[in-house]
Amino acid sequence: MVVAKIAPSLLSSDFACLAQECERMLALGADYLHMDVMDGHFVPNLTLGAPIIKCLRPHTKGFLDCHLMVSHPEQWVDDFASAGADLFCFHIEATEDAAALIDRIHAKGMKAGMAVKPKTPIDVVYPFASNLDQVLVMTVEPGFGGQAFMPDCMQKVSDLRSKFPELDIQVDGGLDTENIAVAAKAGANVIVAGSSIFKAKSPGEVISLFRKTVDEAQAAM
Ligand SMILES: O=C(CO)[C@@H](O)[C@H](O)COP(=O)(O)O
Ligand SMILES: [Fe+2]
Repeated sequence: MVVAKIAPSLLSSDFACLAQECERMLALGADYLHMDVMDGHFVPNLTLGAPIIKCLRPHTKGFLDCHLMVSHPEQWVDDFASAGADLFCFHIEATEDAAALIDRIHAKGMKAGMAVKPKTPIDVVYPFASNLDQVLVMTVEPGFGGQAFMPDCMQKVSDLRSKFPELDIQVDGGLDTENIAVAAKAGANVIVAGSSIFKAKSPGEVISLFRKTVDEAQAAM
């Protein structure tokens, strides 16, 4: 059985006060701080890179869950490691040698995650799963916050969960208080959410509801 980990996506935060936004989320019960790294090439949007992670690191002890939506992720392993990233999650679609990349991430002292876009079949991760700390099943096309959750991706989550009961399975994109139950029942335990947390009247209650829903679904499995 795996436990719930709730990861607010700082993409929906006020970047002008990123450190305070991170601390606010941790105080409200967040487990991870999800940092969306976009290069304007792998995805049609541009956000932040290792220099921002490096500036942020002294201001928070939070777990920096870095989701790299970039071409050639190999290029950034050293920079993210020295910046203080805790987890380096790359897209399988962006690399030619995932096994070597996972080894390099681990050798640099970070946890390794592999992300799959909605149209990528989940079996591509199976050969690597035992060497991964987390698999991210995207539930929107990567690139922007605020998109609608794609329920079709849930079959991939349940297939992955039935093969790997102890794996941290992350879902990312459009998660909210309406669809969390579907994601939890499919077997997701690491929940990324930007809009639904940051736009909520009571973000702490949303975080608590996500955790309760995931932990109850896990207990029932
Ligand atoms: O990776 C991405 C988008 O590509 C996400 O992490 C989003 O930032 C999540 O935001 P919401 O869909 O929850 O608003
Ligand atoms: Fe993300």
